[in-house]
Amino acid sequence: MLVAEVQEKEQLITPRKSRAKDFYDLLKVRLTMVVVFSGIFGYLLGTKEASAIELIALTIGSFLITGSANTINQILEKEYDKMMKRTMNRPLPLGIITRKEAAIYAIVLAVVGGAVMFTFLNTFSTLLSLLSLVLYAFVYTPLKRITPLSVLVGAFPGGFPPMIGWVAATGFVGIEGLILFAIQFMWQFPHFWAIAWVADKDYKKAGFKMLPFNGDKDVNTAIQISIYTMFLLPMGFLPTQFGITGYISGIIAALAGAGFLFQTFGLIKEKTDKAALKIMFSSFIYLPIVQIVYLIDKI
Ligand code: HEM
Ligand SMILES: CC(C)=CCC/C(C)=C/CC/C(C)=C/COP(=O)(O)OP(=O)(O)O
Repeated sequence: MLVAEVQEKEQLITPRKSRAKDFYDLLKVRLTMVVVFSGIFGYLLGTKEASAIELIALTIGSFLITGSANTINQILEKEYDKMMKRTMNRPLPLGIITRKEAAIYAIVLAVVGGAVMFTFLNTFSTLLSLLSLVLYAFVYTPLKRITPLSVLVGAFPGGFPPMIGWVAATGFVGIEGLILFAIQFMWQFPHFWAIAWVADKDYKKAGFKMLPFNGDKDVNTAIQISIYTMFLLPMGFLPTQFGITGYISGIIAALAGAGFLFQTFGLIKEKTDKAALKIMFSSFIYLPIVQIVYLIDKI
């Protein structure tokens, strides 16, 4: 059962509180917190001496900008979210918040978030964050109903946060920033296609085309998930190869990638939702492990 369906059950049991909770829900806080953490990871890896002000600014700025992006995504998908079990209880499909209110909210979040980053960090990281918002909200989101390539497009803003953190710390992207982007970019394919596998019926009902190839829950899709996950093994060693971190983190990242990859073999063999859920949960474990060991083993 997807995370949102568990939340939905809880929501049905507990009566809705004030509308403030609904504005909070528009931010997709758990997803946003992991996005923000990946930005903080990039900053801490890039900085010679972390500044509390810059760390706070990056946390607040990227939280607000990502929250704005998620709010715009829900404004655009209000009618489609109504059709999916996983999303039908969101504030906009339920009519608790109007599109106009959500749009004002999203604009305020983006302006404040951008101002915080521009004031306390640098122009480049601010522009990259706003570019991520535009790509995610206005390119990826509309493409979801047109082509499975939308996932490739969404993986760019989804992969940017650690690179944005690196740019916030150094002012440059460099090969290091690209490596941090590439790992998170690649991670998203197994992460999401596992979710799309489990939620396939829901997605198809709402007209979304999210699974690769012919969009079926078949061995081709399972092999595709495995291939993309396989790339994480050599990519996990890149920070070591380029002198960003030591050997220990490279080995741990490769081992974590092997564990993640092993889960995908289960899906090739069984082709069940249960096997796909194991990949989804492995994705939630892989990213924080790898980003934390890189930080601990930073050169
Ligand atoms: C192409 C890019 C991505 C797509 C299409 C995608 C899609 C999704 C979807 C549909 C869910 C909801 C699962 C549910 O309702 O239970 C989800 C959950 C989640 N995603 Fe992703 N995601 C992407 C990238 C990312 C990135 C970049 C991060 C963080 C670095 C991330 C972190 C999470 C987390 C933490 C959850 C669980 C949220 C919760 O507990 O409510 N995802 N993802
Ligand atoms: C700094 C900044 C703005 C970065 C953007 C980072 C970001 C929002 C990444 C999320 C990536 C993504 C495609 C999530 C799923 O959205 P979805 O619409 O597929 O999820 P849903 O179906 O649950 O609505």
